[in-house]
Amino acid sequence: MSDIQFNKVGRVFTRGGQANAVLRDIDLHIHDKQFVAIVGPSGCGKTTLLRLAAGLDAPTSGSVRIGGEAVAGPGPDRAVVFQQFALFPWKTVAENIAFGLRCKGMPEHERAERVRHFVQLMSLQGREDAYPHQLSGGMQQRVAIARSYALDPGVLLMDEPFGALDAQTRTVMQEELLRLCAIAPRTVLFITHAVEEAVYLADRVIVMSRNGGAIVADIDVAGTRNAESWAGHERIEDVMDLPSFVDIRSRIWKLLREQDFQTIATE
Ligand SMILES: Nc1ncnc2c1ncn2[C@@H]1O[C@H](COP(=O)(O)OP(=O)(O)OP(=O)(O)O)[C@@H](O)[C@H]1O
Repeated sequence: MSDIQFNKVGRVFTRGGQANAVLRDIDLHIHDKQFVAIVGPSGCGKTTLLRLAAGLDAPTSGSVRIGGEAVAGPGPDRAVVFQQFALFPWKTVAENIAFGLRCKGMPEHERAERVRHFVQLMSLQGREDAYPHQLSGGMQQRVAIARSYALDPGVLLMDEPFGALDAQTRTVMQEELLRLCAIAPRTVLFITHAVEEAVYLADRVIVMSRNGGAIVADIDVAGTRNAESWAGHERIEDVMDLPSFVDIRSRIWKLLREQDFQTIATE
């Protein structure tokens, strides 16, 4: 079981003697193998929430649990994929994917087999010996995702993973991630600014508020995706044209826009 539980989580940052409550009383349960996307205005605390699940930061109040265990630091049960691909520039594609497996002490033949499997799954064949600087941004992010998946973590934490990619590459990567998650489901916490991306990928979209880092909406997408057979459409643009998709996207947009108006009204 790799569910993520945020129980009454608060995070206050203090700078220059001033306390800034970034997250307040966040209650969120992400079920095992559920794909949850978080959207919200810039600075609302999305990355802070992800860092707490990753064990890179600790809450000021409340608790974060993965599979029922309190998070006390980073662990092999969680993989993090950031916007910047964070590959080792001096290692090849295959070596980058194998790195964590080697650290885990996996025997070489098993490691080679695992690398081969993920190279194929992420369409990186023929690039095994290339160095990161010889690859496009999209390919580098494929390597980063393959490296995370190869470790077989229960939880994938993705912070704007496609934010640095051009629009076309981003679309291909979204389709690839959806395909990968269908083949090998994981519990995913995915942060994005792009509402369409969230609705296309996630089972559930959480909308956060601009002020005080609270949850303003928890929107079920999986129910509509299944009922309206989105998976029957091969291309992302066909899914995005469906009235059921447009309806969810518009609801989320309205929630985000309302917050903009509230902010302007209180400024
Ligand atoms: N280590 C820190 N010390 C002080 N303040 C911090 C720290 N980390 C984050 N913050 C503040 O917390 C707030 C939320 O930051 P966070 O990066 O979580 O927001 P975000 O929603 O991910 O933003 P964006 O969408 O722009 O990436 C910001 O005001 C930020 O300046």
